[in-house]
Amino acid sequence: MLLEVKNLRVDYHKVPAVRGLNIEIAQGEVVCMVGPNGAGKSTTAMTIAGVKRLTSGQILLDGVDISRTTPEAVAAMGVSLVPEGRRIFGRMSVRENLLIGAPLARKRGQQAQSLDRMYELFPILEQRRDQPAGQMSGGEQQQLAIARAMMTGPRLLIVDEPSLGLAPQFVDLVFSTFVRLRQEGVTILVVEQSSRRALALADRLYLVRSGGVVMEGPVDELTSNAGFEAAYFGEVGTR
Ligand SMILES: Nc1ncnc2c1ncn2[C@@H]1O[C@H](COP(=O)(O)OP(=O)(O)OP(=O)(O)O)[C@@H](O)[C@H]1O
Repeated sequence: MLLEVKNLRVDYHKVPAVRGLNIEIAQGEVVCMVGPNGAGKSTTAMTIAGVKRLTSGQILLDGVDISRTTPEAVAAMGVSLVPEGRRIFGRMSVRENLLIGAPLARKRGQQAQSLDRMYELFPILEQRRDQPAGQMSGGEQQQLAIARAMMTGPRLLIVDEPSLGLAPQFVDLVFSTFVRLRQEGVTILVVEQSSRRALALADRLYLVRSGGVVMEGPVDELTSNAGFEAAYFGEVGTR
């Protein structure tokens, strides 16, 4: 397994946000974690990336315990997080934003190679490379955030709520990006509240509620389960 999250518990000031959550992701898989507001999805994503500390449980990357590792070290081991809200630097150019994503690739040649690779994957970013990132549309900015996270050539890309606040055509654009990345063999964990697009994209799905997994499995198996649609779309609406 590339990633194993075992019996994860994460607290905010002693109040549990994640309680006994288990997920596994194999190399090359595209996995979606879905669930309503406050279910603990973002907390889980941040904890895997080392940004938030766990209270108990284990996070293994290729069998190596990374649960007490710094975010920088987790990134160096190949885990990249696109945080909720994108956090791009609006006044800096697209190119500068991308270069921030590759602090480890100190050698000029490596950075240039990663930049070229991202421009090939995201042609719009090459067209806009010298423009302030803040002048792009929300969908383009989300592509930039994903490309920035890809600059280090991660083994696992975690994307938190990529469609949040985007118009439908931009959501399509972002999800088509994931299809392209999956063709490149990138392992992806997508976090969404609820999304039919997530169902169309993912190999497997985890439905999270109140800090734990309540349903999981291959998407085609889940969607043929009578209780699934109600559990998935019932309370959280569709996007
Ligand atoms: N910084 C924080 N301080 C205190 N409690 C927090 C903090 N961040 C999240 N929580 C709480 O932790 C729980 C899980 O929140 P989390 O953001 O992980 O859920 P989520 O599934 O990602 O929801 P959303 O879809 O709204 O982002 C919630 O009860 C939330 O109120």
